[in-house]
Amino acid sequence: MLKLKQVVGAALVDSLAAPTKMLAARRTAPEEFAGMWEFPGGKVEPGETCEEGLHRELQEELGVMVRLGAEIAGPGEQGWPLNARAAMRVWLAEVTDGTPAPLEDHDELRWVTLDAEELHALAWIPADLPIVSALLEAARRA
Ligand SMILES: Nc1nc2c([nH]c(=O)n2[C@H]2C[C@H](O)[C@@H](COP(=O)(O)OP(=O)(O)OP(=O)(O)O)O2)c(=O)[nH]1
Repeated sequence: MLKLKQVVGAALVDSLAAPTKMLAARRTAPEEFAGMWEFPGGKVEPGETCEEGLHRELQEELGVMVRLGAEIAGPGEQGWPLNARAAMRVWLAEVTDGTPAPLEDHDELRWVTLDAEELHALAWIPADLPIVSALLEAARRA
């Protein structure tokens, strides 16, 4: 079977030990996703592990260094299905250096309380909705 394009994303929380907020990012492109909220991240490049790709993307997009926590595991080996060609693995993460800024790909970043009502009030990329639900479940157990 052909492998799906591997995307990685971060559920960047205020604290891995006691998470109360998560950083949502609003995309600027492409047109079909512009204005929608997502997990910061991107495509893994050849020769990178998923974790390496995620650290790189967060440095490029937000200007931060992070510590990764647990993976929010999806239903497949490549994580959560995004579309017919791509799937995304998502990790909890916390900032270890820097302050997140919308340097690339986003026009707004927002710390949102880990609460179903607050998170679901944002217009997420539709494929992200099951991940948001799984994140809320993980936060409840943390
Ligand atoms: N980063 C991210 N991408 C998502 C999410 N949900 C979702 O469907 N996607 C899709 C949008 C894109 O088609 C793909 C990720 O591509 P990207 O444009 O973020 O990747 P990239 O930064 O490496 O950009 P590029 O090299 O293609 O310019 O996954 C999400 O929560 N975060």
